[in-house]
Amino acid sequence: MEVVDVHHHYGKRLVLRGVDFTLPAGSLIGVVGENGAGKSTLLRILAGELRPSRGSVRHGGRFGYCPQQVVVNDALTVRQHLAFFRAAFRLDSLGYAREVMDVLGFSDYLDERAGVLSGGTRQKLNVTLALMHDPQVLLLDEPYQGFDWDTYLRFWELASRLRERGRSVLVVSHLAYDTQRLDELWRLDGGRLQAQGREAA
Ligand SMILES: Nc1ncnc2c1ncn2[C@@H]1O[C@H](COP(=O)(O)OP(=O)(O)OP(=O)(O)O)[C@@H](O)[C@H]1O
Repeated sequence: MEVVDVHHHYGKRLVLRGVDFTLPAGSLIGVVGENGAGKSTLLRILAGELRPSRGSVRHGGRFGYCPQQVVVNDALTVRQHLAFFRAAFRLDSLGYAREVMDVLGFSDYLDERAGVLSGGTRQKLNVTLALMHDPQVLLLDEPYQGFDWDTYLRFWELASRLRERGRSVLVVSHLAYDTQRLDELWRLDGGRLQAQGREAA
C-alpha cells in the first residue's frame, strides 16, 4: 500500500495534514495516537470509505478492513454471516475462516445469533469477517478491543503468521503495549505520522 500526502478536514477542522507511508509486503505495523488524533479517519480513507480532501492511496491485491464499529447483523447467526461473506468474497470454501475461528476460540458459536453474542465474541466475528478471504493488505482498527488475555495473545500469533506469509498488516490502537511484536510503530500526532521508537510507546 502506498499513501501519498493525504490531508483531511471536517469543515474547518484539519485532522490529517500530509500523511505519507508505504506498507511493504510482509510487514506488521502499529499506529498509535491520542483520542481524536485522526486514526479512524485515516483508516476510513485507506479503506476507501472516506475520500481524502487531498492526496492518494494505492494498494495491490485483496484488501481486508476491520472497522472499530462491529459490522455484524444482530438477526443473523455466525454461520449465516460466514455464508454471506463467502458469497461476497466468492470463496470456494470456508476452510480458512474456520481456521481463524479456531485460533480465536469461538468455533462453538456457529449457530448463535450475533445479537446474543458477548462483546468480545462479536469482535472475534468482526475480525474473522475481515480476514476470511486472506487479504494481502489488512487494516485493523482497535482489533483486540474486548478480547480476553488468551485471545489477545492468539490474535498476535495470527498477525505474526500473516506477516510471515507476506501479508501487510496495519494495526491501529490508542494503546500500544507489546510493541516488540511489531516491525515498526508509527504515531499520528498533529495530523502527521511519525516513526516512534518501539520502546518509547
Ligand atoms: N464525521 C465527522 N464529522 C466531523 N468531525 C469528525 C467526524 N469524524 C471525526 N471527526 C473529528 O475528527 C477528529 C479525529 O477523529 P477520529 O475518530 O479519526 O480520531 P481517533 O484518533 O480515531 O480517535 P479515538 O482514539 O477516540 O477513536 C476528532 O476531533 C473528531 O471529533
